[in-house]
Amino acid sequence: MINVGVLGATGAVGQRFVQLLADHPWFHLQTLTASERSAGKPYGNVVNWRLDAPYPDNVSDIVVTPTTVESLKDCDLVFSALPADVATSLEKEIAGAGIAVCSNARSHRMDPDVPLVIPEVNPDHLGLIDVQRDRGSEGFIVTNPNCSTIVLVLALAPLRSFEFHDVRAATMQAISGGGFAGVPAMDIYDNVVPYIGGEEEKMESETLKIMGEFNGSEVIPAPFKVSTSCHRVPVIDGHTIAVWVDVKEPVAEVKKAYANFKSPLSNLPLQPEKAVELFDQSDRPQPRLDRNRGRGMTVSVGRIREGLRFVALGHNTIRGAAGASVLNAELIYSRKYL
Ligand SMILES: NC(=O)C1=CN([C@@H]2O[C@H](COP(=O)(O)OP(=O)(O)OC[C@H]3O[C@@H](n4cnc5c(N)ncnc54)[C@H](OP(=O)(O)O)[C@@H]3O)[C@@H](O)[C@H]2O)C=CC1
Ligand SMILES: N[C@@H](CC(=O)OP(=O)(O)O)C(=O)O
Repeated sequence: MINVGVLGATGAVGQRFVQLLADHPWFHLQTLTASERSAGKPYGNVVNWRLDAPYPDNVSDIVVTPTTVESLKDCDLVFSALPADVATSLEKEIAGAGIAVCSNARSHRMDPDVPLVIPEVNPDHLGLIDVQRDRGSEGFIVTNPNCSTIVLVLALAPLRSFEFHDVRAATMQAISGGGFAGVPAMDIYDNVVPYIGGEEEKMESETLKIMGEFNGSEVIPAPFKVSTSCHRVPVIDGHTIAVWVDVKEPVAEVKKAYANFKSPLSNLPLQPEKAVELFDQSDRPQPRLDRNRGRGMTVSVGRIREGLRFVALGHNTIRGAAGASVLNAELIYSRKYL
């Protein structure tokens, strides 16, 4: 078993990590960290469990530690669900101390030597771990993309064999994306907020890095354009995205590409049976009905129409956050980087 810790274990994403790791076949969850506010107390006493999944009792007695390198000395690998301003220097320090970091925070996603990985799309980008290790420390940082980016890229992955140059996307993002304290009820109830700070820029740049080519030392960004508009809607979990792509092939060919899309992964505990599931019903996918497919790891695609136009949906705190990081760690372990 690999000894693991969760940084920011009491937050919206941190709780998802705890849910996914409490009973993991490869990873032993032994350290939970949070802010000084929570440190020193048993997790069961400080966590306000707010997930639609049962609370895992076996973690209650773990005493929450402050988020310092010293408190992680028994971990081989940590999952970071820290606020980005805290993650920026701390994740580097932790990797420098020889510990593997799978981060969900945005801080290092676009660093040239940090892999930004979706296991079904660009597993080869993990080669950047060797580039980081060439600097001397066994530790490294691997990141997963922004939650909306993950849904968009998985929905584009089956189209890779077609030519396209122009991707446009409009998101309808769940309020859990803003964290537990993130979006006031007065802002979101009976409302749509047509702005999520930094989200459009992240979707537009991260997509090109993930779908870019790794040449052994760096990633050359993909040669198409992405233009997005991001909106917060009154949904608890699940980001929905309307997508337009200038694919010229007929709809029937495109549907075939979705139906035949195969994940390159095998035997990873969290990998879903289908990374991308295609719907034929005219009113799907929908967040309440479809976000938990594949234990929250499947991206659903439907309403494929000429143009090419379609709708994609994924669970933002599972496939878009904690689940993405855990799947990355499973891939890292299976490829013997740990
Ligand atoms: N929610 C989502 O869908 C997604 C979130 N992310 C990213 O994941 C990260 C976490 O987001 P989220 O879970 O929503 O945030 P929350 O605000 O819900 O949780 C933040 C966590 O970090 C801890 N924390 C806060 N300040 C400090 C500090 N100074 N030192 C150490 N720990 C601290 C908190 O502990 P305490 O309880 O003690 O305050 C809590 O455990 C962010 O970087 C976010 O951008 C990424 C993709 C999707
Ligand atoms: N911005 C996302 C969540 C998030 O924190 O994204 P990032 O990890 O890219 O900062 C949302 O609001 O739904």
